[in-house]
Parts: sequence; structure tokens; C-alpha cells
Amino acid sequence: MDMTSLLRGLLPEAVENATAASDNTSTTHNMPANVIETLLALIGLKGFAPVYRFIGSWLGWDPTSLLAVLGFIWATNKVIRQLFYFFYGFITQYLMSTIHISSTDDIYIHLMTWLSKQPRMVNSRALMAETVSKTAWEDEEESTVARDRSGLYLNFSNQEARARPQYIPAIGLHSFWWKGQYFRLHRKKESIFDDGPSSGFGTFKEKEDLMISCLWRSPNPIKQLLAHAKEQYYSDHQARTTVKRPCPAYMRRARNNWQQVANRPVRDMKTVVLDQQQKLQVLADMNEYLHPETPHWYANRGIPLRRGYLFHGPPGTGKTSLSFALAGVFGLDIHVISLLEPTLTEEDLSSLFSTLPRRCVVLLEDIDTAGLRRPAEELRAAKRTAEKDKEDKEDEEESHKTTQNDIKELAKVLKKESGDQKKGISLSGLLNAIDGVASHEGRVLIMTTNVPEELDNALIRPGRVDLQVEFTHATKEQARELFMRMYEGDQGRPRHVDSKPATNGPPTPDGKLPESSSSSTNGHVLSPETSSAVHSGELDISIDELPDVARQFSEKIPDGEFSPAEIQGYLLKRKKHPRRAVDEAHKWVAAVIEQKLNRTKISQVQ
Ligand SMILES: Nc1ncnc2c1ncn2[C@@H]1O[C@H](COP(=O)(O)OP(=O)(O)OP(=O)(O)O)[C@@H](O)[C@H]1O
Repeated sequence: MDMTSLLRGLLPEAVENATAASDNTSTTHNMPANVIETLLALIGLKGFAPVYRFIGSWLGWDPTSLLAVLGFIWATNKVIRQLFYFFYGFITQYLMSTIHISSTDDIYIHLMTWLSKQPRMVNSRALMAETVSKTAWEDEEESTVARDRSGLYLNFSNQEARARPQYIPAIGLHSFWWKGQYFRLHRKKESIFDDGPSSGFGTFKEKEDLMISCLWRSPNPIKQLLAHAKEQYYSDHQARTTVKRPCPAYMRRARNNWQQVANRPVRDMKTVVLDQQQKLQVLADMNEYLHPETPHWYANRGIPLRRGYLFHGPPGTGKTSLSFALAGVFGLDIHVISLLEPTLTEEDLSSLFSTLPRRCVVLLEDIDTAGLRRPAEELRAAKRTAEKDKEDKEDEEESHKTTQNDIKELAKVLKKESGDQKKGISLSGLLNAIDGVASHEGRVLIMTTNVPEELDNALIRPGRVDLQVEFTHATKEQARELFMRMYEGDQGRPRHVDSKPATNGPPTPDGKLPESSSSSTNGHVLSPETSSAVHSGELDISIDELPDVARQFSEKIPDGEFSPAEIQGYLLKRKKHPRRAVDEAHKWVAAVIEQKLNRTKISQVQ
């Protein structure tokens, strides 16, 4: 049964109409109906001819014209697309300039950061959302921070919810305008095969390329745009110190081994309490070394352009603080390396040193704890012990046994040596990295240690360490400076009316103390100390009294007994109470001295 007879059975009336219409059409538009029917027959769909006629009769006009219109649209679209691709290709090839940027380069970060701050510029509907984590140092309005039900304590539970994502252009093509100029941005991601030595076996890595193009045959507008993005990125750089650390092992690449881990406000040199002479000496030395003329001077004399400092002294005496303050003074980034990092190999270390920027500070902290292997020395020490043991033994047989023990001992050292070879940094590996032939010149290396005597002579020989700075426990004068620094920042704030230590609950907004001796918030009873601390930002003395109170405090602190960190810790707990800090100093000093004598870690007075 063919389609016509089937339809006749099902819809006799309609098919009659269709046939009539078809007959009609055949007479008036004989050609198109035949063409379609011929085409249907040609493509093996002859049975659909009645359906076609039925649609024609139902619509009341010939569907061929609709098909003709659709065909015309399709053909026009094809032609337009072809023309578009032709002109697009022509313009791209002959009338546009392009600059490629690798995602491993800092320029990529500059541009993306800039784009993320220009949402209107990214004329694209394809964006990538990124979670932005704010650093502790970024400004935050007090009004954006919620409080608990009592209104007394800050509450940060909604902090994450309030953080807005940042939008950057997604992978693909984008366009935007900047300063009246059209720019096209193409973000492309591809997988590359990496048979790098770090992994030991080949892996696929994602690599991203950024192509930025502008109209016309000169790339100058793009260069200007990149310069602008970089300028914006570093606009507040003068007020900040960027801290960088080595990238995780799987991310290290030939040209980008460092990643930014912090961008904190510059540490003011005057906040570091240190002998003025010592401070000036380091500052002058570094200033001279960083001078643009210095490289020629060094080159003319065949001296490698490197400068190394050793900061030594007890814990908490300001070694790290001075390193940061120096980086701040000279506007340099700090590159911090921990030699205890388990994935760090000697090759990594060399490559880290060879990819440092032209001028920077490299900080190797607590170099004595870095566990640097000294193979030759270990062997010699083992040999010496063996020889001494041998002399002590009189018996021949005993002596024979000892020799065997010596050999065993030596074998053990050698075995340990070869085992250690695979991990950790050896002293020679470090020396090679810091001043080997391939090592970077221009950097300032700062090594800090608590026990300089334990360092290998090779590590601190002149040329590797050019200046040593000793840090000691605070003198009375330094204690006074620390006191002043702690409280003078609050200058200009309204003076607290009552200079007596607070004994009651929190003061009311009008400055009066509440009647009850304690207040209960959130189920907790507030101590006078907590309550006044959470309520007010005022000091318990006037600013004019500060120098005098600072002198009183310094008189109570014995010379060379406490580290600046200890004094700072004590004062921090009395952040708004300089008077109380003076009053309680005697008690604290006695307690800490006793604690040190008893070698206990538990503090009785804090
Ligand atoms: N000389 C100082 N002047 C000002 N602040 C200091 C000084 N020494 C220590 N501090 C304060 O004590 C804290 C610890 O200081 P820092 O980390 O610089 O000490 P460090 O000598 O590097 O200690 P460590 O040897 O344990 O690494 C910091 O908060 C710092 O502000």
C-alpha cells in the first residue's frame, strides 16, 4: 500500500481537497509541483508527495515558495559567512597586530587583574568567575562587618558570603575598547606534553596563551595597554612589600618559579628597634650596592655582583623585621626560600636563584636549622671517632673487632650519605646556587640565624656574607622605644578621662561606667580588661604623659634580659593601657626571669 492510498483511507476528505488543490496547482504552477515531486522521487521519498500536496491544500498556497525562501536565506547566510571569514582573515592578517602573552608570565597577571576591574570593557557574554580571597591587609569598612546579637563582638560568619567573585574573560574570543581603540582578546588553552626532569616521567600540562590584537599595523596601542595594566597593578606597590615563595613543584616552569604569597604594607624602618649605627650601616651598604653605577664598578674589577648579609641573634630580636623594612625602604620584593621544603632539590634551588628579578631581596631564614648536609665533614668525623676508639683498644683481637666496627660505621655513613643524596639540599648545593657560575647577580641575600657559631665557614666567608648584623636582647633605651611605638600610633585620639585602671564593666557610650561590676554578654561575664578593650580605642593616659610613662617603663626593664618580641608581647596585652603596663611591669619581669631560671614554658604572668 502506498502513501496516497493510505491517506485516502484515513482522511478521505482532506486528500480529496489536496488532490484537487494539487490538480489546480498543477494547472497553474505546473513546474514547481513537478520539481518537488521529482525531487522527492529522486531521494526515494515518493510516498511523501501526497503529504506535500496535503500541506499545500491546507495552507492554501504552494509550500515550494517557502522552501525557496528558506533556501535563499541559507544560501545568503553561507555567502555572508564566507565573505565575513574572507574579510576577517584579511583584516587579521594584514591590518591587525597581535602580541602573545604566556600565562606563566607576570604580564598575564597584570592584564587579567586589570580586565577584572573593567567589567564594562569586556564586551563579552562569556566570563569566568573566580573566588577572590582578600588578604589580611586589604582595607575593610567597619560597616561591612556584622556583630553578634549583643552588638559587642564582631562576627565574621558572613564574611565569605559577602565576598564578591571576580570576573575575567573566559576561554575564547573577546573584544573591548580602550581609549577609543578596538582590542581583540583571544584566550586559548592547550595541553602540552611535559617530559621535564622534575616529575621524572612525562605528563600532560595545561598551558594557556593569551593573544591580544588591535586594529592597524602597529602593536603600539597594545604595548600602551600592557604598560597601563602593569602600572595599575603596581600602583600601590610603593606602599607594599610583595612576598614571593617558590611555586609548588608541579607548577615550576622554566621562566616562572616564583609565586606571590603576600602583599603586605611596607614595614617602616623606624618601627624596627635597633642600634642606629647598625641600621645606618646596612642602609648605606645596600643603597650603594643597588646604585645603577655599581654593576660597572664590579664588572671593571671582575667582582661578582652579589651582596650577602648575615643577621644573627636570639629569637625575636628583629632579624626578619629588619629584612622586611629594608625591602620596604628600597621598594624590593622579598623572595623567601625554606631549605627544609621537602620537594626542593638542588636543581630547583639553582633554577630559583637563576630566575630572580634584577633587583630583589632573597631571605633564607634560620639557616642553621636548614639541615645542610656536609658529606666530607661527616666522613671525617666518623673516621676520627673510629681512630680514637682504635687507640683505646689494647687487645689485638679487640682491635681487629674495632676495625670491623669502624668499617661498619663508615659503611653506615656512606649508606646514609647515598640515601640523603636523593633528598634535601647539601651545603655545596646551596653554595652553588647562591654564587655558582649560573647564579643570578644583582640580588641581596639575607641569611638569618640564632646560632652563627654553628654555621659552616664556607657559608659565611667574605663574598658570600659581606656584612654581619648582630641582634641582641633589648636595652633599656630600646624598651622605651618599643613602648613609645606601641602607644604613639594612637595620637590624636580623644583622651580617656580616667587614668585609673578600669575596675568595673564596660563604659557606656557617654564615658560613664555602668553600675554593675560586670556585664554579661553572649552568656559570658566580661572581665574589666576585656570589656574596656572591646569598647574603646582610648588610652588610659594622655599623649603628653607618654614620654614620661615610657621612661618609667624602661626603668623597670633590665638591660639585655628580654627580646623585643617578649616586650612587644607584654605590651600588646595592654594595648590600650600604658599606665597598667608600667604598673604591672615589675611583676611580669620577676615572673619571666623566674620562668627562664626554672626552664619552664608555662607563664605565670602574661
Ligand atoms: N628590634 C625589634 N624592633 C621592633 N620589633 C621587634 C624587634 N624585634 C622583634 N620585634 C617584634 O617581634 C616579633 C618577632 O620579630 P622577628 O620575626 O623580626 O624576630 P626574629 O629575630 O626574626 O625571630 P626568629 O629568630 O625567631 O625568626 C615581630 O612582631 C616584631 O615586630
